[in-house]
Amino acid sequence: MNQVTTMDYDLKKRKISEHFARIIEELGLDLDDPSIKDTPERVAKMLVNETCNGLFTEPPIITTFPIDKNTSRDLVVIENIPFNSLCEHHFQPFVGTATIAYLPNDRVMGLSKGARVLDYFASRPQIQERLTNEVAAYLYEQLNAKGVFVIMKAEHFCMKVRGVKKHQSTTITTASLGEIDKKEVLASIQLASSK
Ligand SMILES: Nc1nc2c(ncn2[C@@H]2O[C@H](COP(=O)(O)OP(=O)(O)OP(=O)(O)O)[C@@H](O)[C@H]2O)c(=O)[nH]1
Ligand SMILES: [Zn+2]
Repeated sequence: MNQVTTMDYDLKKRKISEHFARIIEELGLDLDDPSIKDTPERVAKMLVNETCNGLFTEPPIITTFPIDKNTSRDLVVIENIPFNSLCEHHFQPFVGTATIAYLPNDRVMGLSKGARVLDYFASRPQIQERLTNEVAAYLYEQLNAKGVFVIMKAEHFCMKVRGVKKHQSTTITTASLGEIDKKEVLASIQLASSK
C-alpha cells in the first residue's frame, strides 16, 4: 500500500498547489485576487486530505466479534450508507449510497466498519464498478465471510453538469463474492423500505 509520511503530505500538497496555480493562470484568472490567491492551497488540501486521501493511507482495520451460540449466523445487511467519490475520467464527484450485505462465517463485523471501508476506497479517483468490487473484495477477505454482496447507487456529476447533462440519471452497480443469496438481500432491502 502507498503509505506516505507526514513530511511527504506537506510536499505533496505544495507540489499540487504549484501545479494548480499554473492552471488558474492559464485560465486567465488573477492569482492576486484575495478570493483566489489561496485557491491552489485549498485544492491541494482537498485532494490530499480528503477526496484522494485513500491513495496515501492504509485501509481501515476491521473490528470483528466472534459468533457465539446466541448470535445469528444469518445474513447481515447495512443499507443506505452515503458516500462520495471522484470520477477518474473528469475529476467530478459521484455521489450516492451503498448497501453492504454479508453472510458471516465465524465472526460478525463492527457495523461502522463497512462505512469506513467504503469511505477509504471512495477517497480516490474511481469508476463506480471498481469501487463496488474493491469494497466487496476487501470485506470478503477481512471478514473471512461466506459471501459478500455490495450494491451502489450514485449520481455522476460528469453526466449531470457537463457532457450529456442527464440530471435525473442514477447508476446502480453490484459486486458479489462467495456464497450469498442475492435475492434474499434484495428481499430484505424491499422489506425494510416497505415499512
Ligand atoms: N463505466 C463507467 N463509466 C464512467 C464512470 N464515470 C464516468 N464514466 C464515463 O466515462 C466515459 C468517458 O468517455 P470519453 O468519451 O472518454 O469522455 P467524454 O468525451 O468527456 O465523454 P462524455 O461524458 O460523453 O462527454 C463517459 O461515457 C462517462 O460517462 C463510471 O464510474 N463507470
Ligand atoms: Zn466522469
